Amino acid sequence: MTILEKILEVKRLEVKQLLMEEQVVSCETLSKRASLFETLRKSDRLEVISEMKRASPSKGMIADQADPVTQATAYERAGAACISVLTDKQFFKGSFDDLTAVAEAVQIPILCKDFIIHEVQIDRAMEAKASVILLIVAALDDMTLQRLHTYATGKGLEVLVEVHNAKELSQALKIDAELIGVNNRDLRTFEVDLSRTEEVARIFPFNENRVFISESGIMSAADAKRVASAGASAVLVGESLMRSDSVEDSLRSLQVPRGGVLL
Ligand SMILES: O=P(O)(O)OC[C@@H](O)[C@@H](O)c1c[nH]c2ccccc12
Repeated sequence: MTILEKILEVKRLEVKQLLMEEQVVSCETLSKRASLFETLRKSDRLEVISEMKRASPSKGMIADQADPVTQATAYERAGAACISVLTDKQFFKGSFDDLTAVAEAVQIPILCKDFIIHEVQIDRAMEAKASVILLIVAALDDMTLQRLHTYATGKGLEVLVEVHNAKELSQALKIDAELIGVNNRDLRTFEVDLSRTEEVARIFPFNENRVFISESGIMSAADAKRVASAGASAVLVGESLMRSDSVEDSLRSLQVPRGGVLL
């Protein structure tokens, strides 16, 4: 069984529980935040979506003492475009309390980083004050992807659609995703390879209706330059910022000029 399959098994149980509790109210009001899509579209530098990540299945413990609010306010001061907060408990040691604490401490867009397979999780993310959710193409069949995307955008949330290859890119394009991220980490083998970004960029139909984001394994300004010149508008960075002794300097060093397609 792959790690993704294991995670999805846990998520199916979580969904069952959420549905039984009926505690999650589908809230209709969204906290006022800038649009991540507009921020990325207008920027002429590589923007940073910085992540609050205590641990991961591939790296084990990364920063168990990290305080989400301290981390998030440093990210915001350094000019992050968005803060991603892992909310999965079992595999990433995150929580919805982390997400809410971060959302209340900063003004920039907040991404709920979880494995979403059902509407009730979207309600929960919104209730916890997220403004962006993640949908992972590899975790969803076409119909569910479409349904969850429509549900989330209908509520005013933005959706980052994560792909790994050409086939998954075409699925993301079919649902008119505006924010498309290529995960450089293979969720099955944990192998990280920035050439995934370059491969998908080569066939990415760049236009003003969508932006291209490179996710995972960005460790240095050199990595940032590499994906920027492939056409990325933003990078999603967790581990290297969580481990940094000077978070703000590290984040700023990734905000390199956009090298790729400027529209
Ligand atoms: O810590 P890294 O290598 O900088 O990666 C961050 C982010 O891309 C990664 O956490 C991630 C990307 N897609 C995901 C899906 C689920 C959980 C985690 C992720």
